Order: sequence, then C-alpha cells, then structure tokens
Amino acid sequence: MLKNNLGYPRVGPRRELKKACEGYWAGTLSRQALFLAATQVREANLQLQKDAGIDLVPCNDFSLYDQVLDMSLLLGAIPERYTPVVTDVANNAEVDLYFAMARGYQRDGLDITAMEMTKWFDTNYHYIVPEFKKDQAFRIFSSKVFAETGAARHFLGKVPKPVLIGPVTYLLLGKEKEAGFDRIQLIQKLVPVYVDILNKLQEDYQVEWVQLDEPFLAMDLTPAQQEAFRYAYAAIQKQCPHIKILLTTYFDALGDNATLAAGLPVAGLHVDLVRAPQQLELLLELLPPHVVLSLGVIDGRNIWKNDFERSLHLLDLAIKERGRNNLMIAPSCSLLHTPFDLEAETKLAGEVRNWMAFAKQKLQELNDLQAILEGNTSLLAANRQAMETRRTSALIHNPQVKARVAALTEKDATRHQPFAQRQITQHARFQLPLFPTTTIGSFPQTADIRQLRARWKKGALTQAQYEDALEKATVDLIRWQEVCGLDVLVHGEFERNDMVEYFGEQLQGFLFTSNGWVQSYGSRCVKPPVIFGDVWRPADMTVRWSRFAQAHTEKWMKGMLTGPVTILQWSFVRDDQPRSVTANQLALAIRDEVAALENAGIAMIQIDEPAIREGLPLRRKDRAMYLDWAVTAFRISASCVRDETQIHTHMCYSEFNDIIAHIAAMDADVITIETSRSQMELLEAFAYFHYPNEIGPGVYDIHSPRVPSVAEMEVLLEKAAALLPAKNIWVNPDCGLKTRNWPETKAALENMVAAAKAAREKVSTGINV
Ligand SMILES: Nc1nc2c(c(=O)[nH]1)N[C@@H](CNc1ccc(C(=O)N[C@@H](CCC(=O)N[C@@H](CCC(=O)N[C@@H](CCC(=O)O)C(=O)O)C(=O)O)C(=O)O)cc1)CN2
Ligand code: MET
Ligand SMILES: [Zn+2]
Repeated sequence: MLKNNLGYPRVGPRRELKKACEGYWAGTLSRQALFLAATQVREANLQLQKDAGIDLVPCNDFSLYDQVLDMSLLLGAIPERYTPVVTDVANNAEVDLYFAMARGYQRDGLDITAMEMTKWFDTNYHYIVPEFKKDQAFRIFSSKVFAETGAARHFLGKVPKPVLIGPVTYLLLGKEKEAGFDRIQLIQKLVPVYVDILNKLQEDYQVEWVQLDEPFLAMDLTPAQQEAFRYAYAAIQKQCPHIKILLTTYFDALGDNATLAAGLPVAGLHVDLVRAPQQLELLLELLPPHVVLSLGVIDGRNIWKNDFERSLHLLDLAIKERGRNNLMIAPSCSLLHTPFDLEAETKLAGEVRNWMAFAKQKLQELNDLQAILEGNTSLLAANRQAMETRRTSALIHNPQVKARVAALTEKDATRHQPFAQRQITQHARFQLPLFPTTTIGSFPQTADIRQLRARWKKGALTQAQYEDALEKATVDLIRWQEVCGLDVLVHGEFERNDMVEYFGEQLQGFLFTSNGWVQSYGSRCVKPPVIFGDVWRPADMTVRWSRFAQAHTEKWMKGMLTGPVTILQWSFVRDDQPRSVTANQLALAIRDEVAALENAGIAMIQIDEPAIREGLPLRRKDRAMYLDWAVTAFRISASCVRDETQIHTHMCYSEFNDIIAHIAAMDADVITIETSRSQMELLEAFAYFHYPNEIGPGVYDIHSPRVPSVAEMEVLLEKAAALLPAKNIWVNPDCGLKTRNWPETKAALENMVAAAKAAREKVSTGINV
C-alpha cells in the first residue's frame, strides 16, 4: 500500500517564506535571496517527506503566494490590465507580474488593482480568483511546475508527483468578468493546455503520477459541470495515455457525484474519509478494480492525533474488497491547513500534547498505520492509550459548562423587544447624525506594536511597561478619531495579537501554540488556538480596555468582541463532540463578556462574525442545519442586554445572497459588511429582502493601499441610500485596518467622514440621495 501525501505547508517552520516575501516587497531583500529562501523551504519539505518514507511526494504544492494564482500564471490567464507589467521587462521578472496580480501594482504612475481574493472552500485560506473573458485564451505561460518538478526529481533522486488544480475546478474557482457566457464553456479551450502540460511533465521529467485536485466533485454540480468533468478527463486520458492521473477530492463526500467520479477514466481516485467516512462502502462498489483508491484517513484540517482504530476499520474494509495493491493511504487533504511541527511546541503540557499531531507527525502516522497493518501491535496499543486518556481526561470535561448548555432555551436567544422598538429607544439615547460614521475595530498593527508585544512576551518589558505603551497608542487613536470627526469610536485593538487567538488565550478549554502558524493568505498567517475541552470564561476579557477607552472620550465607544461562530471556525476544534455544542459553550462565554461590558457602561457592543459564511457546509442539503445552530449561537451571545444597548456585528467575505434571511435572523441592531469592491452589489439582496435592521455597507476597500476619494465614497453612499432607508445606513470601511499603514488609513478615513457629511448635507437640503 503506497503512502501518498497531497501537499505540505510552505510558509517554512519559522515563517521563513513570509519574512522573505515581505522583505522582497519592501525592497530590502533581493530576488535571488527570495528564491533562495523558497528553495530552502521546498528542499526541507522534500527531505522531510523522503525521510518519512512517503512514496508519492508532492511537488508544485509550494507557492510563493497562492496555488490558484500559480495555475493562472501557468495557463496564461493573465488579465489585460497587467500588460504594462508584462511588457516592462527591464523592471519586472515573472515573479513581479505574479505579485502584481496578487497585490496590485503602484509604480511609475501606474495604479493597477489586484485580483480578487476569496475563501478556499470552508477554510480560512484565501485564493486569488481567476478572471475570465468570453474570448479567454490559454497557453503555457509560466514554467514553475516544470522547474519545481525537475528540481524535486534531482533532489529526491526519484520522480515526484506534481500537483495541479484540475481543469474543471480551476474554471469553477474563477469568475466571468463580462456578461454573455458561462466559464464552464471554456473547458474545450482549457483542456488542450492541460494535455500539453501533462505530456511535457511525462516526456521531460518521466513523471508517473500527476495529482489533479478536483474538490468541486464534493460540491453540488449542474449537469453542464458534470459533463465538463466527463469531457475533460476523457480527452486527457486519450491524449496523455502514459500518465497516471490521481483525481483528488476533499472537504466533503462525493455524494451524488460518486458515480461520475468513479466512472472517469483515471488511474487513481483520492477521497476524504475524515469528513466523509460513510462514502467508502459505496466507492468500493463503484470503483473499477484497476483504479487505485487513495484513502484519506488522516485529518488534514485539524491537529488531533489519528484514531488508529477508526482508520484501521476503514483500511480493513478496503483491503478486504480490493487487496492491498491498488490502495494508497493519505491525509484527507493537503497538510497546508495544519502547522508544521509539534516538536517545536516546547511549552505544551504533556498530557494534551500527547493527543496532537501537526504536519510532520501526520506523515509519521501514515507509516505507523502501515506498520500496524503489517503486525506492529505496540504502536496500536500506544495510540489506543492516547485516545483513552483524551476521552476520559478531567482537563476536558466540566459538568457545570455542560449543564449550562443543556439548560439553554429559546428565551436565552431572544432580545426583550423586537428591533423596531429597540431602534426607537436607541436613537433617543445615542442622538447620532444621519449616516453615522464608524470603523470596524482594529487600527494599524505596526511593527512597533508587534515588537512591543514580542518584547513583553519574552519578559523584556514588564506588564506595566507594556500596558503603558498600549494606553498611549489607544489614547492617541481616540484623540485622532475625535479630530477626524468620526461619530462612534473604537479603541483600536492594539492589545490583541489576533482577533481569535486573543480570546482563546483568555478562555478555559483552549490552549495555544507558540509556533503553530498556518497560512491565511499570501504572507499573512494565523496561529489558530486549540479548543480541546469544555469552554468557559474565568474572568473578564476585554472590559479593561473598553472601559479605559470609554473613560477617555465623550463620544460613544464600541466594545469589541469576536463572536462564537468565528472563534469556532478559526480554531482547531475538538472532534469528540458536535461543533454546535462547542459553539454554544463559546456563545455563553461571549454572552458573559457582553453582560460585563454592559455593566461597565459600554453602550454599543460589536460581536464580529466574519467567518459565519465560511463555515457554511459545501453541500446545500447540509446548510439549513448549520445556519440554525450558528445563528442561534450568535443570538445567545448577544441577547442578554437591555434594549438600549446596541449590538453591532461585522462580516467581511459577505457572499450571502442566499443566506440573507439567516443574517436577518441574527437580529443585530447594526451590521457592517464588505461591499466596496462589488460597488454595493450585495446591498441589492438586503434591499430585495427588506432587511429590517441598520446596515453599514463598506465604502472603503481596506484590502488595498489605495486611498479612496471623497467623490467615489459619496457615489457608493448614494447607491446605498437608493436601496435602503436613510435612517438605517451607517458609514464605515469594509473591515478592520490592522494590515494598513497610518498615512493611508488617516487619509482614507478623513475622506470617508467628508463623504458622510456631504451625504447628510444633501438630505438636509432636500436633494434626494
Ligand atoms: N484568525 C484570523 N483569521 C482571519 C483574519 C484575522 O484577523 N484573524 N482576518 C481575515 C484575513 N486574514 C488575516 C490573517 C492574518 C493576518 C495577520 O495580520 N497576521 C499577522 C500575524 C498576526 C499575529 O498573530 N501577530 C502576533 C505575532 C506577531 C509577530 O509576527 N511577531 C514577531 C515579532 C514582532 C516583530 O518583530 O515584528 C515574531 O513572532 O517573529 C502579534 O501581534 O503579537 C501576520 O501574518 O503577520 C491578517 C489577516 C480572515 N481570517
Ligand atoms: C476579519 S474581521 C475583523 C474585525 C475586527 N474587529 C477588526 O477590525 O480587525
Ligand atoms: Zn472584517
């Protein structure tokens, strides 16, 4: 049975690649130094997988920014606006074009916007969205996959397995940039380029297997999309007869696409048996005997040690049906979503540590499973024991928490009065102008602030010194917001490393790693906390900073919390109880914090839920159940307050046309959303649905360093006012400002306040906005 790995994390064990990329962008690191850092990460990964005895070692799973963007460059799908970058060969190498597409290009009087970024399925990883035109052409443009295959082959002394995103998934990940066609129609133009790539990999590098990732096979597909699969793989099989295609799916069951997938003319099929173990039996029936089945039994989305007993049950089933020879064992998906190495976690307590496995340990688990199948009983016994100590550990179970969740009722999830009444009470209390201005919470997390925290963590600064510096940053920001003329202020979140980790560090049932970094987008990483046990809140978490900030201004200061669904979604979550139960535990912890803030005199409390959309199940049939518990968890967190206390929520990544009713059901008094890039398109859904509560549609795209003009934000506000009642509209950026720098932030917010004032002016002089 071959050991197959689908992909390995690539930021480097100490985020070497992040640092190299950021150095290159800042102009402090040369191109050669960047490439050297990249080579070192790749070679270290290859070595590690070789040492771990992996038979199918992936290559081209590495990326300087994003694997989907790599595909766009490979396939020559380069939007026309980058032509000046392509043609300026004196200044730009291919990598500069690549980064321009990812991050935008501002130099020599050019101002070219970046390509859009969105979430990779239900993960916190973001990819760069391919852009397609009706007459889209494809050709081999970048030679990255060939260079990396050649280098890996040389380094390993044997052929690696190149990884590419499959043609159908590549098209479905993209977006039509003009009307009048469906991107799936491009399949006939795209497949010949795949054929060329595959043949070149085979002829020049003698590769045996190529992994084509087609996670869309785990999604709902239209008949045209299903047909595209049949067309593409038949053509590839016919024109690349010597290459073995490992068709790779993950993140959910094949479900009603099982017959389709099993019928495609490929040499191997990989399936996710962690998310969908129940699909194995059907696949064993459907899959022709000559097709190799890769069994994804090790969880690539979490950090828990594999339960060997459970995996062996699946493996035994498959072996019984098919024998060992045409089976592989593998992680469920690429290990991109897990941190590098548990061994780097020197501060983790022994008992909990013994329940965990990071990327490197997961490779070892593949070996262990194989050894157990070959008769090694002591490995199985050790694993059983680890599982048993976890099941029964006193660290995990808190009867009081369980009892409180069990006692929750509908009343706990309901505000006292309906929104219409609350709005009257709140407007009387707050006396805000029409189109009130605010921000989403964070302000620039500059190198100064991060270094301050790093020094405090190391013990080089005392608690008092650290807090003094944070107080100063907070007060400076408050003064600036007052002068700027913002109506509702924030404290800036300078004390937070990350909006989820900060809460995880203060809650029981959580642990956090020192170095468990996972790529979120480009060079940006997160260190997801680990929820290992029942969650509860031993003490106030944010009251100190909110109270401090409110005491320093006469204006309204929003309290700032991360909501239960987002904490859940952006953590590694225990897998021994339903996520909905953990969500309710988190909801109660946040609810207590909301009550504490209200008690401390905070009148507006924002509970961020940017990940509520991301957690939506991939299959439509599963969505209602998720939305039901997710919305309830939010409502539990928010419903303890008096009518006069205003609950805000915030969501970026706001593709929620189809879940708008559930967004309304959250019943937040105010919701701020991301809308500026789509020119308020999303608001149409709110208007169509007659969304009843207040809304702040983002008028300032914070993902770009560009400073929006007063005029363009006025236009956006006019659009909003045409769609929604003016009394319900707030004015704010798309999201928090932590990744921006001060000069652009200040300039943009000054313009935003001016745009709001202009809009008010028009209303008061009777001009219909
Ligand atoms: N969890 C999460 N997911 C999210 C978001 C988010 O904010 N949080 N936002 C959306 C977009 N995703 C994002 C993900 C990460 C970052 C981000 O800024 N990450 C930072 C790290 C944030 C952090 O944890 N910072 C720590 C550690 C900072 C650090 O690197 N310290 C240095 C030392 C300090 C120095 O010298 O600079 C070190 O350890 O080496 C802190 O501030 O304390 C980064 O990659 O640079 C932004 C957006 C969606 N998903
Ligand atoms: C990714 S949503 C971010 C919300 C948070 N309050 C911030 O402003 O950073
Ligand atoms: Zn946001």
